[in-house]
Amino acid sequence: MENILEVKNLCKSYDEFSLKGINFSLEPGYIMGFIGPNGAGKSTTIKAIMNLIKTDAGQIEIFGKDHLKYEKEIKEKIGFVYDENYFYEELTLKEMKKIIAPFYKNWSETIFEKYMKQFNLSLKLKVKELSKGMKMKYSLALALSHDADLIIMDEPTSGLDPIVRSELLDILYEVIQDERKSILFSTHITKDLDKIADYITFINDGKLVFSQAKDEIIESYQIIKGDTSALTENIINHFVGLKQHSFGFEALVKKEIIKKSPLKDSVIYEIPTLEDIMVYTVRGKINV
Ligand SMILES: Nc1ncnc2c1ncn2[C@@H]1O[C@H](COP(=O)(O)OP(=O)(O)OP(=O)(O)O)[C@@H](O)[C@H]1O
Repeated sequence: MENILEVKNLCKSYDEFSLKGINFSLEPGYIMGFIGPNGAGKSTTIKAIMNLIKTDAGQIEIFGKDHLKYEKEIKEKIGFVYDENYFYEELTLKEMKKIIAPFYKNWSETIFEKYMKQFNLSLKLKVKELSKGMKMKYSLALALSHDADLIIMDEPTSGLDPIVRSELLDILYEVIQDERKSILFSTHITKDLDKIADYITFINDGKLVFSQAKDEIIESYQIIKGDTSALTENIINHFVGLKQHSFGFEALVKKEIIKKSPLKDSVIYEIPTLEDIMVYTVRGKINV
């Protein structure tokens, strides 16, 4: 199936940071979580996809087309939701909508009204009267009302309470049910992705760590716990990450590695969460 989004060898350098050849792709009908610690390059990648910054190298295709050559046509079909406020504070939601809607050929008043009702948002409210969660819902209602096939969200759940977050995740899940739309969703809150993501793209310090099906990722790692006396330098070298404490050690390892390790029968095994995988990969081997 044709990819909805394909990022190939994306490079962008700032004075103190660079994106180093990022590659990933997303098929229709899926949610991709885009994770990485602060400063990993998530927003920079998203800005490059949205053509908000000039890149140094690489190619981005959206709906199978070059995102620069076909920018106008492509943007008709993208719903972009991000944290920074791009609305006029003094306008009502109805007035703000009137400014945004004409930019889109496929704008549907019926869909907009449906989401405003579902999200419990009154058109009479002023932008400045909205809470963070309400603003996020309003952004999403706008993004969904022009029949976008790719929804790109930069940290949509940050700063939202667990109830609004959970509501938002349910909505996103509902959106992809027609198997035509896809969502790229950057976040630090990996718990949200445990719930709804099909694929995870993980970047760290501008480099791609992996871009893979979530279940495959979880399957390929293992948390192990055991007695520190069993550790040797050679064993530790094969760990992705290690934490030592007074009672023993805890480590993240690749399953294929632990199967061959002398430790294999002497440790306790646990299934890692996405958070474990992210934290151990970024922090590496502490207290070693
Ligand atoms: N316009 C810019 N000029 C110089 N450096 C920049 C610019 N924009 C971003 N950076 C740097 O690029 C790096 C990556 O930033 P980016 O916002 O992409 O990270 P992020 O993964 O989205 O982080 P966070 O989770 O904190 O939002 C940071 O070190 C940041 O300081």
